Amino acid sequence: MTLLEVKELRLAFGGLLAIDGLSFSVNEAEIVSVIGPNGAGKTSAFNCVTGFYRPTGGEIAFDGRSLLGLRPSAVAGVGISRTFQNLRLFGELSVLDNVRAGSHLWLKQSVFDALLHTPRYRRTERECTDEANHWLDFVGLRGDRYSAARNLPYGEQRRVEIARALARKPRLLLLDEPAAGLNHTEKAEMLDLIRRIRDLGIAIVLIEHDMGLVMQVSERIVVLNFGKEIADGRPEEVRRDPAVIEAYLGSDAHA
Ligand SMILES: Nc1ncnc2c1ncn2[C@@H]1O[C@H](COP(=O)(O)OP(=O)(O)OP(=O)(O)O)[C@@H](O)[C@H]1O
Repeated sequence: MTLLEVKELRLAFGGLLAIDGLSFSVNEAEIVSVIGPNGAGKTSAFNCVTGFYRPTGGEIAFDGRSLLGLRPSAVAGVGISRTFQNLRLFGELSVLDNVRAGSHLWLKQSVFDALLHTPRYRRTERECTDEANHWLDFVGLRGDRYSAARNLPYGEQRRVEIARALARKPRLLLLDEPAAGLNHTEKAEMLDLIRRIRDLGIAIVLIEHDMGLVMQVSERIVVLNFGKEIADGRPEEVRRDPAVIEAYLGSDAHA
């Protein structure tokens, strides 16, 4: 079943067309990668889907419902979580509290409960901590979960960000360059983690420059160049597509 449907998406920054007619869909529990040279419009597309940017034209629907005009928090509420190219953890907060912040999205608490520390407040706070610990185990965090997030090595912080996104209980997860800055072993672990997330029934859209990872993990790949979609297909099709080779390597590649 189609979960996310992007149709004829357009986004202009003044005279610059950052996205010029992008259409793609993502099925439930599918891994789709969006690739393209620097500045092709990949992150802008994520920002449109998640309500950070308002598209100039086109349609974005999730589970049959339009997302246009929704604020980022409302988009998260319908079941779409994301991570950011530049990590956005709360550096001073503990690792555990960063992930607990993700669970608060679905907690049913009132200000009244929080102020008076009602039994319901204590129960839901406990659930929230259990959930956070569960997701930190799931992503394979090795570091101390009670220390400030900024003290963790970079690769571990990436895992925390993914744990926080998962704690929101998404049906679709958008990962913006999750392997950037990771070493060889960490990249292999990231590949395994992405597959395990999909095995939970969560669809994934991945922006990634590491072609080895993209080719191994993706069921489908959408290729952007200067805001235009130049290919959409299975990894083995996209790899051989002359327009894709040209976009990445320039016309010299044919020589
Ligand atoms: N807030 C903004 N204001 C103006 N121009 C922007 C803004 N965000 C992105 N752009 C421009 O839109 C184009 C697409 O940028 P975008 O960041 O989406 O590309 P990308 O494919 O994600 O690149 P990268 O792989 O380098 O992250 C670029 O020309 C960029 O300079």
